[in-house]
Amino acid sequence: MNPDLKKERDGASFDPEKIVNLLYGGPDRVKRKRKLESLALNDPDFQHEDLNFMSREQQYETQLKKSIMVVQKQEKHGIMGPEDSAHYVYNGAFKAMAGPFGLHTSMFLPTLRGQATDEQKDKWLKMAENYAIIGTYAQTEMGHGTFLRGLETTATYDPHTQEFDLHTPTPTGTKWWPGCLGKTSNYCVLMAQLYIHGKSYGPHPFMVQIRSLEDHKPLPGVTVGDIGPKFGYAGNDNGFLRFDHVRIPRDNMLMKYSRVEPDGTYVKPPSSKLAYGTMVQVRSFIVSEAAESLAKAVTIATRYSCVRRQSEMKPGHPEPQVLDYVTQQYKLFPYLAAAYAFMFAARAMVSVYFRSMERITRGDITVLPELHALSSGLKSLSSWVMNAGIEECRMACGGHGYSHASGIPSIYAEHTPAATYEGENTVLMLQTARYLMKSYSQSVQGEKLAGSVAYLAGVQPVPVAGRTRDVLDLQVLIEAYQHRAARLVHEAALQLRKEQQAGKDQPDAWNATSVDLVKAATAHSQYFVVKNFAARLADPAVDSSVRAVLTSLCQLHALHGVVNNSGDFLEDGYMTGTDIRQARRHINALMAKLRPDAVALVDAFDYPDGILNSILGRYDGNVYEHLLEWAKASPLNKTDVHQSYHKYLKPFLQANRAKL
Ligand SMILES: CCCCCCCCCCCCCCCC(=O)SCCNC(=O)CCNC(=O)[C@H](O)C(C)(C)COP(=O)(O)OP(=O)(O)OC[C@H]1O[C@@H](n2cnc3c(N)ncnc32)[C@H](O)[C@@H]1OP(=O)(O)O
Ligand SMILES: Cc1cc2nc3c(=O)[nH]c(=O)nc-3n(C[C@H](O)[C@H](O)[C@H](O)COP(=O)(O)OP(=O)(O)OC[C@H]3O[C@@H](n4cnc5c(N)ncnc54)[C@H](O)[C@@H]3O)c2cc1C
Repeated sequence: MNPDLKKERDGASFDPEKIVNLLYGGPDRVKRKRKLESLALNDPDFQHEDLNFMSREQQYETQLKKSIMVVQKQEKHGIMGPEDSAHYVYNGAFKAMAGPFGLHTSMFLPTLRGQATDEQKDKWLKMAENYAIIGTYAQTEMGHGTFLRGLETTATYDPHTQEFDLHTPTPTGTKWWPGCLGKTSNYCVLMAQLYIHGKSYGPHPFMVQIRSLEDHKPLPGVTVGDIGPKFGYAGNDNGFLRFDHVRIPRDNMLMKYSRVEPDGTYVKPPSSKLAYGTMVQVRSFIVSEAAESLAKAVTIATRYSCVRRQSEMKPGHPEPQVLDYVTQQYKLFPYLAAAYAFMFAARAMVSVYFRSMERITRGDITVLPELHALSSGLKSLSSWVMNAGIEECRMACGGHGYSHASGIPSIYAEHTPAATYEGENTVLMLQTARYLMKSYSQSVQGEKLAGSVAYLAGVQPVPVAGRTRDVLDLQVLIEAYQHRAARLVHEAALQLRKEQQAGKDQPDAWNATSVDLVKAATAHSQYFVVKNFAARLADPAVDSSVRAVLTSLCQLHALHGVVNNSGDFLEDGYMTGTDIRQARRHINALMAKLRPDAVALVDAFDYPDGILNSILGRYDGNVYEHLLEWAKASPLNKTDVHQSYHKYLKPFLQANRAKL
């Protein structure tokens, strides 16, 4: 063990195990988590060369082989349910890297479960759950991802044959991006525009076979392939797909909510947005993905910052650990705090999701708008912060952060698209804003608001100027966030009205106000995260040493947000210049307070080395010797003299020498 890391751990003010239990739901669940992780990490069948040293084709093949073994072993070990899978599959076997069955489990199966009738489930779900067929979720097209009503693929009903005719009328109508489509899937849930008797009914989901179950060749009329290399996701065959008048039976439309009768009568769903249910589910889960990815990057950068010594702080003194530079703390600690904040927000989001789904399943769809607004806002906020945080962690590791040996580039490349997939973040924030504007106007009209928007009912009066307040007090901070969100929603609503009064129609007024609207929706989401973090600490079951350190983190998270967005808090005089100055001082003091606990706080995320997959973030801190060992394994080092030397460099050098 590196002595610096040992000292850090010895000096912590709390036992990290207590936080591990808090984060993962108690000792029994922690035990299960560790068992499943180590089962996957120590399985010789899952060992392979570092993916960073492989070509894309090799990565795909390796991940496919592993995916198949994972399925077989899950059955053998009785691993089931999302929590088990997160530990065994997502973190353990795949280290959160994309695999070619990812869309089958994350979207294809949930869509069948959520959108199919009982008869349709009987027909397909068992096959899909048992991997007799592999599917994906084919929605996005080359021309349209965001604007679903603009999708061009058509499903035209023919009452004579009781079939749908699937067709891609244009190049831009080509399905583009669906994961696992390029080479793996033989089925997909296809989102296509439903046409009956020449009338359009909007996007609907259809179950479509695209490849032969005999030889895996595309079925007649289907063109399908891989879209080529991407920023990350090398192990996933994101694909393209086109149809040339492919016919499928009527009952291949997933008809739990809307139906087409044999004669072509369309039966409306209780809400047309129920067809978008899988996206809402995945958005709710992406908050966990963001929290975890950020936590991993912060773990790596924090441990490394205690091992790394650089420069002279005091002349003649030993080089300090770089984490002793306050600027380094300022890079990392706010993201450490954010990772905790989003871990707790993710748990809250998942429970709101399941509670809401229970009601929706019972036919109560009134909860859908709030669920959509909350999941859209939290997915966007958490993935934005994650992306910025991972990049900050990379820079905080200096040059070595840029090497794949750090593990950070892979985390970044694999999780950056969370800001884009499952709904582009700005677009989703505008969806949250739409709900806020609606709620605000209901409240202005005297309706009582409930749930996450109840606070919009009235913007609190601005306190008398000069009032002193303790900005370290979490209640004061929560009120400040609440005030800021309510005010920004109120002002965006006023601005929207002003634009309309100035002669703009609603869409133009909306567009003109959209920067303010995104700001308001972001503030609303941040308020939720801060309030939820503080509420988690109020639980009397939380151990006092844990509460103390997490309270500091919560204060840091909230204060950092205040300082970073100080204009929002100052603009209407709610906070004063003195408050902001105080906040900055408190941040410095909190960082000093948290410094001795930093390593214990990242240890408490409980990522074993096998999952972190990082030389810099090793638990034992033995970074340098392993860095050299890792580099030696690079394919370019297989021989001392690379064959290209004989082909190119040798004749070039010889010719140059001969000229002299
Ligand atoms: C250990 C950790 C493990 C973690 C593990 C994580 C897994 C992590 C790996 C996943 C891997 C994924 C891989 C990527 C998979 C793809 O990316 S799949 C493709 C995803 N695509 C999208 O998300 C498309 C985004 N676009 C949309 O959702 C919609 O078109 C938009 C943007 C919401 C707009 O829709 P629209 O029909 O134009 O609606 P609009 O006119 O704006 O609104 C109409 C009404 O419907 C409402 N509405 C719109 N959508 C909804 C909805 N979904 N629900 C309810 N109401 C809605 C609006 O709020 C509005 O309400 P009102 O104000 O009228 O009351
Ligand atoms: C790794 C990865 C995996 C994916 N997997 C799948 C999959 O399995 N299945 C699938 O169907 N799709 C998948 N997608 C596609 C993904 O869902 C879309 O890319 C995403 O929904 C964004 O849509 P878009 O590409 O059309 O972006 P665009 O909408 O073209 O976004 C471009 C810009 O326009 C802005 N913009 C667009 N509309 C508005 C608006 N109304 N108001 C303000 N600004 C706007 C956006 O904010 C953005 O800045 C995947 C994408 C990636 C990167």
